[in-house]
Amino acid sequence: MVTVRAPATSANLGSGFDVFGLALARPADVVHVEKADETTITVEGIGSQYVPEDPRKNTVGAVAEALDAPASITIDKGVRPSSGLGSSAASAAGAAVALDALYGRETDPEELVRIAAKGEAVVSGEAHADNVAPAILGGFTIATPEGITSMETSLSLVACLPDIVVSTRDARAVVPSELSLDDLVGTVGAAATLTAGVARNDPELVGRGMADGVVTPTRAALIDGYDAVHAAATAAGATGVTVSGAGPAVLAVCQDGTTEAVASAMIDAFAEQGVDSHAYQTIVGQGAEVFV
Ligand SMILES: Nc1ncnc2c1ncn2[C@@H]1O[C@H](COP(=O)(O)OP(=O)(O)O)[C@@H](O)[C@H]1O
Ligand SMILES: N[C@@H](CCOP(=O)(O)O)C(=O)O
Repeated sequence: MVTVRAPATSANLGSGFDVFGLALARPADVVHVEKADETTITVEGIGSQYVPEDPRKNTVGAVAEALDAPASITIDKGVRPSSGLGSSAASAAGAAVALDALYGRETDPEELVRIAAKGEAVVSGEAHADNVAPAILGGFTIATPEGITSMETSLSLVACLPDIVVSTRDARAVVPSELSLDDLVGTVGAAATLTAGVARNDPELVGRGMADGVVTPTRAALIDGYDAVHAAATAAGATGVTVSGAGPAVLAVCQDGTTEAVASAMIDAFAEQGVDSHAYQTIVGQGAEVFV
């Protein structure tokens, strides 16, 4: 048996829609695999009742098929489904790394990212790699059709998950299909600023580079209390706040030493809107790790 821990991830970071991703040190899924004649899937843990065990409907089924690596797979969900924290991607990435190790394939990690992205197509209709890339490679990743760039970085983060559900498929339907030249210039400037901030471990620059007036406002409208949570996190010391992935989680990049205050400000702001939430105080983490 091979067991892999695969982290939650936060995609987009505002200005990097479908491109940027960050691995979170916690929460994580744990994926166990054993060789079998055909693939079967068992799902346990947080929100497991919402995750199909049919291999044609679960992200890990597509990964096992793409790798031609049939297995008995057990997923222990630590990342709540439909969270905006790359729940489906954590399982897909964990399965890709675990099955590769089980069958002794030693596949290039970038190829494993492409294989795990096929799992994402099962749930969102598109093989976007912005969650599976950091879930496999760790750190900050830039996923483009030409390839994946990954960088280590050190940032303090809060990911606040409200007790509401937003499916990635639904949240993709509200994204505008066109943007103006002014918006393009603004997005390029912000994305470049964010990348410089990541390289320098600079939360101020990263926060400034998370600004986005194109995709984020359309997703924020799906999250009850988003504006109040954004304002409260900023007042408590966050340098940048945005929708995590497709939502409903909200990601805050923080000055070191402020995550406790930011987490409690975000929880209180959601509560004032009548929404329960859980806040993960975390840092940028590693990619999927084999630990048994
Ligand atoms: N292994 C899996 N883990 C989590 N969700 C999965 C998995 N396989 C399929 N799904 C389905 O994917 C959807 C959640 O994925 P998605 O909407 O992208 O949310 P998230 O932002 O948490 O990844 C749910 O409908 C869930 O049933
Ligand atoms: N780029 C995708 C990312 C979805 O992330 P998830 O964590 O919500 O699955 C998008 O924004 O649709």
